[in-house]
Amino acid sequence: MGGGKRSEGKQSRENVWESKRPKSDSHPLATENPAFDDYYKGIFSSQEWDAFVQVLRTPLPAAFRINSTSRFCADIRSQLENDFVHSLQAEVVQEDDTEAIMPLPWYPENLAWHLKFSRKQLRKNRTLGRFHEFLKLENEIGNITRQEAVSMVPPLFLDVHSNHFVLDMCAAPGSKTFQLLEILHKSTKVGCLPVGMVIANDLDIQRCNLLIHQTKRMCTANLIVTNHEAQHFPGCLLNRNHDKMEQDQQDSLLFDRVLCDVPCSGDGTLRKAPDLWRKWNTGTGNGLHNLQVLIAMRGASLLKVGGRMIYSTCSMNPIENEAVVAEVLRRCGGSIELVDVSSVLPQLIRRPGLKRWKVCDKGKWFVSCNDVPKFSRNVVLPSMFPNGGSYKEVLSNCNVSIRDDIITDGANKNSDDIQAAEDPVIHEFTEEVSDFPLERCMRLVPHDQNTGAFFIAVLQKVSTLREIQVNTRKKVGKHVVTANEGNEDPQKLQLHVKKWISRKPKIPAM
Ligand SMILES: C[S@@+](CC[C@H](N)C(=O)[O-])C[C@H]1O[C@@H](n2cnc3c(N)ncnc32)[C@H](O)[C@@H]1O
Repeated sequence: MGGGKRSEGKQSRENVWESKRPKSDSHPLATENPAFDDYYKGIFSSQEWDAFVQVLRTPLPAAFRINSTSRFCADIRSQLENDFVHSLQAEVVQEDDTEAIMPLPWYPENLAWHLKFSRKQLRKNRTLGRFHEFLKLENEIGNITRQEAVSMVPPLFLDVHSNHFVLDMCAAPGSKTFQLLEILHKSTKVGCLPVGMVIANDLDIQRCNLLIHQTKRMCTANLIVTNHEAQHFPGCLLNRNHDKMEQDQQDSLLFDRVLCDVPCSGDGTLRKAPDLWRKWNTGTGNGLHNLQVLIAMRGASLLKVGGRMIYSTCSMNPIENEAVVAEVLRRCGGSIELVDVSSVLPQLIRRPGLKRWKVCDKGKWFVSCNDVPKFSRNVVLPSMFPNGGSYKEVLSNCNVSIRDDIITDGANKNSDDIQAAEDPVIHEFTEEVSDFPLERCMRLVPHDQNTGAFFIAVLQKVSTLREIQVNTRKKVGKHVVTANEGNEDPQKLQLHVKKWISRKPKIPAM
């Protein structure tokens, strides 16, 4: 397991150690954005604001994990603890008394390490050259994996056992898949293969290649890589002779563990991708919210009762985080619960999830979906608000007349619109607070432990899903198939699968 000979690493075509960086250093990237400040000043207090943005403007310290299944694991850890800890400290002129390299206190068995230096400093500083070469080589042959510290957290909360079937829905480039495989193999007796497996899926075929390249560094037979839209991840029958069997004798594949590390705006990675400062706007997070809900819902429907699912993003935006989790809880009607993991990994500094937030679209803030004019409703969805609901429902539940047709951006105004827009605001909407225990979600923020930012929610399925009405349409060849994503009635699920199979025989096998 975990790489071959330690000295035979060749430079690969896709060296994940090298980051995409700007071609020239002559134009330093802007590290401010008024829209970002306006947005996050509502989330971080004024007392901590300066600390927050100051940390965001400093490069992210490099971090890496030792592959726990590598036969060189103990050697490498000992080399770090007994050699590099001292030599790096002595070699590098210290501006302050922080340690040059240290284990992440919350990661089990001193297997994850954090450097005082960024990857750029490592590359540029000659005195760090030997260490940089060591990291590159060990990474190349699978004995270590370079990975942002906070990105290592979600698999630690998934509680994977060696016999588990795990679905990693948005898996590329594969750092968490690698971690999941490690956990799967680690809990197996020496000389035995685990009974469980990981299905690692990603929509992007090129990123799937990267995922394969990454995971090939670990010699495992317990991985399947698939290339689907996660929100339409196909149901799968377990019995090969399904045509001959009665439908009620067929089992569909459900997973013990699901990881939904969804596509997100990624503003938690600002320190390592500073070009995000320039691009940041509220539209990105708002535009991803619905996809994130659909992916998490598909994950929930593919999860076994009693199984655990992690929903995570590298974004700080509540629309991509708490709002998605709240919507999943709402749609699942009690079948999915948020797990309280406050006593797990106590050394990991985390903040509780938010219970209240506002929604912003093009500089305009909304505290409730009652507040949203009609022309913004295709962008600002009810599920983005702490109380969710739907426009129709909300309108019929409250005795207010909402002037949907007020147009404030200057387009298509008629005289009534202009009159309406000039009238004083007739309704003040109060800020909503979610009823769900969203404080059980975890927010990891950059200025708490000098990292990037991450959001993690641990969910458990307590009963089959019943109250979901998420109809999605998928194009298969010339046909549009409507699949009720939440419908877990095995017979109906199998019917859908059969329809799919009969309509398009070349659906990729899982
Ligand atoms: C945050 S990254 C995942 C990082 C990965 N879990 C890791 O730890 O290395 C999100 C991934 O989602 C993929 N993606 C985007 N839309 C998707 C979709 N609809 N279905 C599946 N994957 C999707 C992207 O290609 C990207 O690789």
